Parts: sequence; structure tokens; C-alpha cells
Amino acid sequence: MSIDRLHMELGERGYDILIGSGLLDQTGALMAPVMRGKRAFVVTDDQVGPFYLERVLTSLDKAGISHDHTEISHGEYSKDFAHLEALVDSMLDARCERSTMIVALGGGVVGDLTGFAAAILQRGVDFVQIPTTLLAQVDSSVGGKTGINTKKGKNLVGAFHQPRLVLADISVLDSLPRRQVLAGYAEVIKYGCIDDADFFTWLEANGDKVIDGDITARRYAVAISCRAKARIVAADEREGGIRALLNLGHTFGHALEAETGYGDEILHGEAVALGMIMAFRLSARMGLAPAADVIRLETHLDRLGLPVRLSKQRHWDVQRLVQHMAGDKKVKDGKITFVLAHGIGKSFLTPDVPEQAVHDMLSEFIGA
Ligand SMILES: NC(=O)c1ccc[n+]([C@@H]2O[C@H](COP(=O)([O-])OP(=O)(O)OC[C@H]3O[C@@H](n4cnc5c(N)ncnc54)[C@H](O)[C@@H]3O)[C@@H](O)[C@H]2O)c1
Ligand SMILES: O=C(O)C(=O)C[C@@H](O)[C@H](O)[C@H](O)COP(=O)(O)O
Ligand SMILES: [Zn+2]
Repeated sequence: MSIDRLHMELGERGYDILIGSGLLDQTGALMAPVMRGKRAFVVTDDQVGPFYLERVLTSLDKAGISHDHTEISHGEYSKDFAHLEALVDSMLDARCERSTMIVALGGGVVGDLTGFAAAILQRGVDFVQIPTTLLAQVDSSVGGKTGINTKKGKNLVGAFHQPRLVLADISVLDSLPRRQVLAGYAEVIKYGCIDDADFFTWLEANGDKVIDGDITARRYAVAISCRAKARIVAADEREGGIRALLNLGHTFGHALEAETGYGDEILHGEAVALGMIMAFRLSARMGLAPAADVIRLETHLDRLGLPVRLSKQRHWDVQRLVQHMAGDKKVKDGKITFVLAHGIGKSFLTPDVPEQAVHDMLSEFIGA
């Protein structure tokens, strides 16, 4: 079985991103070289655990790594202070030491929460990401952003804490519900929109294969996405500049997630899909992007089954969305830095966006 090996070029914080099928059964052997000791603490959720925990624990046994584990409740609700406290307590109860390797086995929720717990436990212990959703394999497991949501907004408390290794086993995506695959696909198409028009074109031709489970197409999409993310993060680890391009669609998307209470109504990836459409519509409204590219993006997302309009079941309020956006981490001196685009594959950052243009775009989108 072949493994694609990418490297996150961050000097002493650098690490490999391994992509392949069946990696789960080699977890212990693949982790051992980056471990400081012979103990691991595995965190998963109550939907991933029944599928994959036993295989990971068996591979740790085979590699002579002793282990404890815990399961959190699945879903975005778990990314909060209460679950963080409970998770850190369970690590302390298990007498995790500074040399214990923390393992995040799950989607972005498990990865973000566990990574943050690892960042603060005993002032920082090592962790490994084993992403089990498409979203986590192409995005959240790579780059070291960890954290939780608070009442004031999305991911507002957290730490940059890079994993020691990422193991992306493509075959685990076979058990992922279609809605979750589609949500992850939004972050895949994001890389095409940011600076890779050729990838966008490839996705227009092959996106349905990625969604429907073609292993070669999935592996290619994960590898290209991780390569893009690793390149951007290596250039700007702590988001002083170009890393913010990875936030395309997120200023609007996070506002939708906050407004809907971080539940099942809008998943993160779905919010990003809608947010990217809003970013492109705003760009076109400001005369920066061709309308044809907005249509191209909407048509592609719509054809694959992602939401491209806001639900009519809910009353959306422009002012409330703008208030959520005001808490964005890209706000500087009271002004939001937006990720806009001159077209597909031509995204850029700018604080120069008239408030009226944002209001008009949001009003139009809510009414659409
Ligand atoms: N740190 C980052 O850079 C970064 C990047 C993107 C997103 N995120 C965060 O990631 C989170 C979203 O992650 P997500 O989309 O993976 O959601 P998730 O972690 O909630 O997983 C989605 C659902 O799928 C289930 N699941 C996971 N893997 C499965 C599998 N293989 N088979 C069957 N079911 C499975 C989970 O139990 C969960 O119910 C958000 O909180 C978002 O903010 C972080
Ligand atoms: O890694 C990044 O940088 C990203 O922005 C990736 C995003 O897909 C991800 O959702 C991230 O968690 C958003 O970061 P935030 O700083 O806006 O909370
Ligand atoms: Zn995201």
C-alpha cells in the first residue's frame, strides 16, 4: 500500500502529513518515531469511536505503546469550555505525562478541541491528528489552529499548536454520511477559489467522483488540498498576512454558524460554501470580479448538492449578521479585513470594503 508523504515546512515544529488507505492499522508504527515516550491518550467521539477506535488501539498495542482513551459527544456543541474542562480532567485523571502523545481521532471538532487541550495540558504536550472527515483531512488537521467556540463567537479561544504528525486514512471516509462529505468538499473547492484555478477546473470535472467515494479522486483532492494548506501555513504560520486567505468565506460563514447556534442547522462546511458565494457576490458587486465567476462557483456547488441559498425557514437579519462579523479575528482597528476575489483562483485581502456594499449584498442574498 503506497503512502503519499507531504511535509509541513516549519523547522523544529515541522511534521509529515501521510495520506493513504488503511493507515489506521499502522498508527502505532507510524507514530512511534515522533513520540517522546511509550504512552498515548486517544480522544475520539461517540460516532467515530465505534467504527475506528479498536483498530487504532490494536495498532498501538502492536507497537508496544500503552494507552488510555476517552469519547466526547459528537458535534459542534462539544467545542466549548465545558467540554474542554472535562477533556483536560480526563487526561489528568489518566495521569497523562508531558511525554504522553495525545491522539485526536475524528473530525474537526475532535481535532480542534483535543489540539487545544494538548496545547494547555501541562503547558503543552505533543499530539497527533488522525482526521476522519473529508473536512478534517483537507483542512482542520493541518496547520495547528486549535480552539473552541464561546458565546461571543466562533473559535475565539484557542492556540496555535502544531501536531507532530497527521495520518489521513482515505478509506475511513467510506462511513462518512453524504452531508458531511459535501460539507468537507466546500473546504476543498476553497483551495481552487483561493489561488488554484486549475484545481477548480479539475473539481468541476471530478467533484462528483470525490463526493461519491472514488478512492483515487479522493486521494488526489486530499493531497492537493493539504499541499496548498501546508504551503500557505509554512509561509505565515500565525496568520500575520496571507494565511488569512484560508479564511475565504469564513467571515460570512462564521456569522451564519453563530446565528444558528453552532448546531446541525448549518454545518461549518455548509456555512463556508454559503460564505464563499457571499464573498464572490460582494466582489462582483464592487466591480472586482466577473459575474460569470460567481455563477460558475454557485453552479458547481449547487450541482453537487451544497446549499447555495439561505433557508427560508428562518428569519435572517442583516444587522445581526453584521454584528457577528464584527467579532471576526481579522478585525483590525475596528475594520474587518475581507477575503475577496478578482475571480476563481484570484483571492486577495482587503480592509477597503464599503459598509453599504456589505449591507446591500447581504440584503440581496437573504432575499434571494
Ligand atoms: N483548525 C482548523 O484549521 C479548522 C479548519 C476547518 C474547520 N475547522 C473546524 O472543524 C469543525 C468541523 O469539522 P468536521 O466537519 O469534521 O465536523 P465534525 O468533527 O463534527 O464531524 C462531523 C460528523 O461526522 C462524524 N464522523 C466523523 N468521521 C466519521 C467517519 N469516518 N464515519 C462516520 N462518521 C464520522 C462525527 O462524529 C460528526 O458527527 C468546525 O468546528 C470547524 O470550525 C477547523
Ligand atoms: O487554517 C486556517 O487558517 C483557516 O482559516 C482554515 C479554516 O478553514 C478554519 O475554519 C479555521 O478554523 C478558521 O479559523 P478562524 O481563525 O477564522 O477561526
Ligand atoms: Zn473552515
